[in-house]
Amino acid sequence: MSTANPGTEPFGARLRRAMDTRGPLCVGIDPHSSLLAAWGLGDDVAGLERFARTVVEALADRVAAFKPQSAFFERFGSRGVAVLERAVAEARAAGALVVMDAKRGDIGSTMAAYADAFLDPSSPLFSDALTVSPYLGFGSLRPALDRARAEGCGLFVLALTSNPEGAEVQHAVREDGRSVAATVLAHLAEENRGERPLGSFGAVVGATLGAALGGSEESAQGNAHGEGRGAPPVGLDINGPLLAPGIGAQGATAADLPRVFGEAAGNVLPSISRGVLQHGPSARALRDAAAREAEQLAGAVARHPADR
Ligand SMILES: O=c1ccn([C@@H]2O[C@H](COP(=O)(O)O)[C@@H](O)[C@H]2O)c(=O)[nH]1
Repeated sequence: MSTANPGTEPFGARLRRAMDTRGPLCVGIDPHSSLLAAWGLGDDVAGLERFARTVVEALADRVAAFKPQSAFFERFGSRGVAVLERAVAEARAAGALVVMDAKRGDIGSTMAAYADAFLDPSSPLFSDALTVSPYLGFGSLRPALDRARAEGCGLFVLALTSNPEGAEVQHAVREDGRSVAATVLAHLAEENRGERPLGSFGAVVGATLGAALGGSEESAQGNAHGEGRGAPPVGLDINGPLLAPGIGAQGATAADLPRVFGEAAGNVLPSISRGVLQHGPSARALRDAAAREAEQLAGAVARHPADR
């Protein structure tokens, strides 16, 4: 049962509709200095603004979500954050959901301040969802979970990240025999219990993980990148969205998704940054690239008719 403010549709329901009507693609807004240069822009605030605005204007009417990477805006200080604020507002006004990738995580009282920053509708950085880190303990996220629920927002909690270094923490096995990542996922399943059509509390699970999740024979070998070797099986049936970075520049492809996500593939929100952004600055080329990715993803993460 949702406790969102009356009139505020939960994030999970809004995301489900966006993925069903627009397709599941999330495009990351990551203004790397190398991309600014490739687009013929300066590595400065004006270049940042032009980059972000071009991406939003080209794609806001067709992608399910944007995932701005806060770090690339923060590196320009307050003026960069002001560009981020405008990009978020413009994207939301144009009909796209915004998942702020800021990966916040701290003690509970500080998490409440992060919730004020990103999940309070009166904040200039208000976003539909926020990425958070559970590695100060899942319970430390409680203020953000409560605020998100109250405001119809979502969280994406780091569970199995796309980078190979994540395994030493996330695959660590607890005294009860469960991995750290499996514990995070179990908490999320609890938060999403009973929510329809989809809970609002998602996990970040890298598309690069290959066979790491299934506990199949393949997991003894790890994936093509050597990741996931010997990882314990992990349940992705959290009744919530699975934000999947790693396609494109990090080596994963749409074809990896069914193998990584199995029966949970219908809840996957694949996020691609450089793989789309490298086609700019032409709006048409950005749209064409997003359309190509979306077509491949649609087949890879098609929902089973019984889940609709
Ligand atoms: O496990 C994670 C969590 C977040 N990310 C972020 O996603 C994008 C990936 O960019 P690409 O250019 O598509 O590789 C970037 O913002 C990361 O910080 C991730 O890659 N893996």
